[in-house]
Amino acid sequence: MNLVVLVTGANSGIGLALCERLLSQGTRGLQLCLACRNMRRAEAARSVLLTSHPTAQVALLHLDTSSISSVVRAAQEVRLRYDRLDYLYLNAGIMPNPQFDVTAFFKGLFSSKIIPMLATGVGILTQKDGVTSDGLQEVFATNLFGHFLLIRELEPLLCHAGQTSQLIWTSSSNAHRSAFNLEDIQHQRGSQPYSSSKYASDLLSLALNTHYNKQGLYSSVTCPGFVMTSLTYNILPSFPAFVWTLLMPVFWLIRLVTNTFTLTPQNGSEALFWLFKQKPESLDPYAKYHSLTSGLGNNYTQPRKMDIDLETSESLYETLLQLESEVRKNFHGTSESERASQRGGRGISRGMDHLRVNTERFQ
Ligand SMILES: NC(=O)C1=CN([C@@H]2O[C@H](COP(=O)(O)OP(=O)(O)OC[C@H]3O[C@@H](n4cnc5c(N)ncnc54)[C@H](OP(=O)(O)O)[C@@H]3O)[C@@H](O)[C@H]2O)C=CC1
Ligand SMILES: CC(C)=CCC[C@@H](C)[C@H]1CC[C@H]2C3=C(CC[C@]12C)[C@@]1(C)CCC(=O)C[C@@H]1CC3
Repeated sequence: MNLVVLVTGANSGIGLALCERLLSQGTRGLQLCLACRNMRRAEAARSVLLTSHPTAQVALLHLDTSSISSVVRAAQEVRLRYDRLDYLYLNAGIMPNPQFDVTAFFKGLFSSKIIPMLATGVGILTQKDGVTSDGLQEVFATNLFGHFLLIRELEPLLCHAGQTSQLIWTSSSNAHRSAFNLEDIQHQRGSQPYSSSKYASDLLSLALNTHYNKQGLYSSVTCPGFVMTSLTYNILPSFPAFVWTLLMPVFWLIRLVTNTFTLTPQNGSEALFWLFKQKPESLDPYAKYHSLTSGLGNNYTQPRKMDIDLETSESLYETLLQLESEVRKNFHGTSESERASQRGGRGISRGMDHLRVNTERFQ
């Protein structure tokens, strides 16, 4: 069987580590597609993978999940290239302009909340979000909506009679109900867009199971734990690389009390890889599958119930469908010359200006 696996944000961190593991386990005929926004980094990632697996089939796809036109074009390309899609890893993610609350961190260290704080980062992190050229909030567009649109565009490959396909989200322990608001799904008015987008992905995964299981499509949510990647280095940018290295023994000690300090991308990809080997019908739609690493450095996957409910997940799904239909109307309403100039990388904001206006009421 020629399994087709597509991973978004595959050129670094957890996504790249997952690709390495998928190739290492030696599934014959595996076709891996790295979907990345930066083709230079994507080429570099492919070279790394091919160095250790010279005969592997590794394709590249240009995909910027924050851009509607890029998602639509990438999906078109996937439909041309493949006649099936067995696994879609929705992994690309950003946490822009993170602000680390040092006072809250030190207060937390000397309180009873120390373990949950270290495991989730809740209460010590905020972000400053931006707006995409399509007029959407950047974190929402990148982490959630671009992926939602991709799934919808790839429906013909994902929903095939007689075979199952899996959607696997890289969510986070930072996902928190209190950061999410159904009236403001893009988190325009708050300071925790990252947490909101990850909580939204937990809700969306449940809704996707409700609507697509009958068609053989299953969705699951993972949490990689706390992993040292460019995303986390960016949280304390004033720390030079050697300070992080000096902190490693501290982190290993912390791992003795919270197994969520997975630290390496390889450890963090544990649950994503574990799900690859599971029968999707056996998975719990209310569970988040956590990558965990014990004090002795052993990796394992553990399901934990998510704080989500069917009613909220359905409401989010309906709102996303409305936004999708608005976005499609505007995208197809764009003239061919405007779309051509978007393809050339120029005039995106001009071509999508009317969309910005129309999406305002969804923000
Ligand atoms: N590190 C951690 O502790 C945790 C991470 N996560 C999640 O894991 C996922 C992977 O992050 P991680 O490996 O840590 O960090 P990295 O920054 O190493 O990886 C993020 C990947 O997403 C890509 N990406 C970002 N924006 C876009 C976009 N608009 N279109 C396409 N690709 C994009 C990046 O590409 P580029 O190289 O071009 O920037 C990169 O390949 C994210 O969803 C993150 O939220 C969850 C919990 C904990
Ligand atoms: C000693 C010292 C300087 C510790 C630093 C601790 C914090 C920087 C980390 C403690 C828990 C971490 C964490 C994340 C970021 C870094 C911490 C706050 C995430 C929020 C990163 C993104 C996620 O999706 C979840 C992570 C949870 C834990």
